[in-house]
Amino acid sequence: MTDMSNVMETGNDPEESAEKPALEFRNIVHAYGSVVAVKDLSLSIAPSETVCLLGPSGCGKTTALRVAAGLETPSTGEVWMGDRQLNGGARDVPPENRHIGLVFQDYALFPHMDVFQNVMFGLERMAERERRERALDALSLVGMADYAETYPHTLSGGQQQRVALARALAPKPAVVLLDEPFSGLDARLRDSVRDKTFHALRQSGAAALMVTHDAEEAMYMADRIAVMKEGRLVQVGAPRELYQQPNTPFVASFFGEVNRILGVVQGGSVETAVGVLPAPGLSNGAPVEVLVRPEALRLTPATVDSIGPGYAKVLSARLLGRTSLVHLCTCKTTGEELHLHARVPGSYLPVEETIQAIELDQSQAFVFPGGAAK
Ligand SMILES: Nc1ncnc2c1ncn2[C@@H]1O[C@H](COP(=O)(O)OP(=O)(O)OP(=O)(O)O)[C@@H](O)[C@H]1O
Repeated sequence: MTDMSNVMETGNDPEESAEKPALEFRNIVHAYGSVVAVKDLSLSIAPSETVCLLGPSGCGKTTALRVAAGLETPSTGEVWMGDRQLNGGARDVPPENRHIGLVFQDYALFPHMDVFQNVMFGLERMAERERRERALDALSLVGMADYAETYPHTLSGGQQQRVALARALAPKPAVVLLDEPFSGLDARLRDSVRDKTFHALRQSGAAALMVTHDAEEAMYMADRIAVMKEGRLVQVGAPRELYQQPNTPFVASFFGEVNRILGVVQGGSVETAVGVLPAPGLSNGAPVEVLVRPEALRLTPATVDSIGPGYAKVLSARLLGRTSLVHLCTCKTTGEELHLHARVPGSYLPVEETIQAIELDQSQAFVFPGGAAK
């Protein structure tokens, strides 16, 4: 388990600006009976910022969101919105008074109300004219104004999701919470709804906290990503930072498939079948695991006719569209066979059984201490 002291919030850190965070978790712990779902969560979301909580199923993402919404009372810790403490001691603010917009994966639209009435629903405390204007503005923001008189059951999943987003944004909340909002949509629809949601959130100026288990989705939507594992934050940062500088094998492998090569440090570096990598700060003889993204392996036809470090035989190559996936067999430094995946531009589809020279892009390879060295 990662020590929380290693977890630093970086990139667009709200602490650095004068503005108060739009939403802040302070040392939140939440247990369901003996299951501790969230363990000492501290996280700030700046005004207008989108943060994605990313992690595998059961790591506590939804629980964190429900705590922010006021649907769960944390065992300990505090939730703040700006200067306003939402829970802790006698100060619990009920969900309906938090001024937070909610979008859940099942959209939860009222079936007996048309789209316009659904969006008007959260605006009761206003004059009728203002309510209508707000609802129409919110529907326009998500591109659904033409469907105002339509009933939810006649809409596609993507359209329903956009109405749910309009309903959440109509009261102009400072914070919107989204729980796997695209999970019920098929891949093509998901891309377009995701894009509309991205732009609608930007335009609304609301801060957003979105839960997802899909790393690419998190990178698409988020200014910062907070990676969770077993109830704890393991790394928080801008998408590029997490992708390029993962702090653990867990984070590195969560952002896509990786080739795993075990090795031993010698003289500040580790020699692998695909090249030599620096291993700063690790002592001689230390076992390491090297994680290499398939995109890090560049291939060119080799002039040699046998495999060995730096060379591999093509077992199979499949065109996947923009890229090709190449299954390779090479030798470890010990002489044992090693199976690797390379992802190369789709224009390059090497012939099976040919030998390829491997060039390693070191920026996509990561050395971590540990792993049983062979
Ligand atoms: N109402 C509940 N009662 C008891 N245990 C619960 C309850 N809700 C969640 N849990 C447990 O708490 C842990 C965290 O669950 P949570 O739903 O927050 O995770 P998650 O990361 O959102 O998962 P998923 O992506 O599958 O929704 C899990 O072990 C889960 O089984």
